[in-house]
Amino acid sequence: MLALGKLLELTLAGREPAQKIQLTVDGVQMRWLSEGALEVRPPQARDNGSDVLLSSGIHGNETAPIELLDRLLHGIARGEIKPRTRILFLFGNPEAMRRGERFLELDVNRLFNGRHEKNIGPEAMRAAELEQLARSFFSLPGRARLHYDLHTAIRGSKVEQFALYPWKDGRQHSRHELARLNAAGMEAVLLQNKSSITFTAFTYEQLEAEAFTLELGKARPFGQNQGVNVSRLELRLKQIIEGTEPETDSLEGLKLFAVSREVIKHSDAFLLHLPADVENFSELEKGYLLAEDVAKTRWVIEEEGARIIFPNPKVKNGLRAGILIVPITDAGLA
Ligand SMILES: O=C(O)CCC(=O)N[C@@H](CCC(=O)O)C(=O)O
Ligand SMILES: [Zn+2]
Repeated sequence: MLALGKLLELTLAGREPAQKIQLTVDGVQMRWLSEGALEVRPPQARDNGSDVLLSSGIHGNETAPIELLDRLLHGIARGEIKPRTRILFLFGNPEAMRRGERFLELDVNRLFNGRHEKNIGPEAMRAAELEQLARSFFSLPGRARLHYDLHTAIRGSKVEQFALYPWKDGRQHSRHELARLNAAGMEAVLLQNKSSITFTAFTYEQLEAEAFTLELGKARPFGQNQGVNVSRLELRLKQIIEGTEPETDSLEGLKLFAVSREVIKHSDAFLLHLPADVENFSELEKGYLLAEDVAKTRWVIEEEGARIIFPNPKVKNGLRAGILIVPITDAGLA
């Protein structure tokens, strides 16, 4: 296999390849751009006009998505997968991947849309670099732009695989993209309703990409992801890359949710009244006291059908310690 097909090995070893550009047997160009960053270009005659950004390892301990991108890249490098799209592969936080940790000092996925400028250190610099790599990749006019940022979650979930769809004022969520996610095995999509500081919020809000954070199961170390079934997503990604994706507009079975409230931790006095092993999408009854914080702040459930995702009282002050979501219908989609 071509050396650049081993982007994951290079990244984990902290090595720069001697040869930065290589061609596969069927004329696909692979170009190493920076640590954990590789661009794939199909031969011009085969290019279908789509640009696809696939990222993982934004959180270094979320290894199933890293292994999935590694398999796709191997397939391309061996000439088994024949791309018709341009692709940018990104491993988000290489040092955290090497250490098997979510992050070192700062969560990279809270440093986009201007936040890296207000912080210092390697993770702020990496977020700035990721923004630059994405901006440059999505700079060609007239092409379709898609970004999937792949994650696994800290805890188990009543809904195993789901997507988060960012928000931008004046832009409607796309029914077609939701159908695509449904076909890729996502069981639910959470529609955001305000601007955010995640990687997909940046590519959606600033680079006009269709962009999604995909949650694929529970985070485990490398080689221990047998319980995370990514086969439907993997198939769909191959089809997107090869331009052979079957048309679909079915939302059958796909559950839709809207964000009702983000629970923000304001101080060290923050208390979250949930068991440590609570699963994502657990339902919370009206009247339930979810959290308390400084100055008698209380988070009481007022919503019908409320569920909690990503509860985490250990986040830094000022960051989200959970999201309260409510079920919605597909009315209002573009
Ligand atoms: O399990 C958790 O608490 C977090 C899992 C995770 O990393 N999720 C992403 C979601 C990003 C988004 O809101 O689009 C994150 O928290 O960064
Ligand atoms: Zn993550």
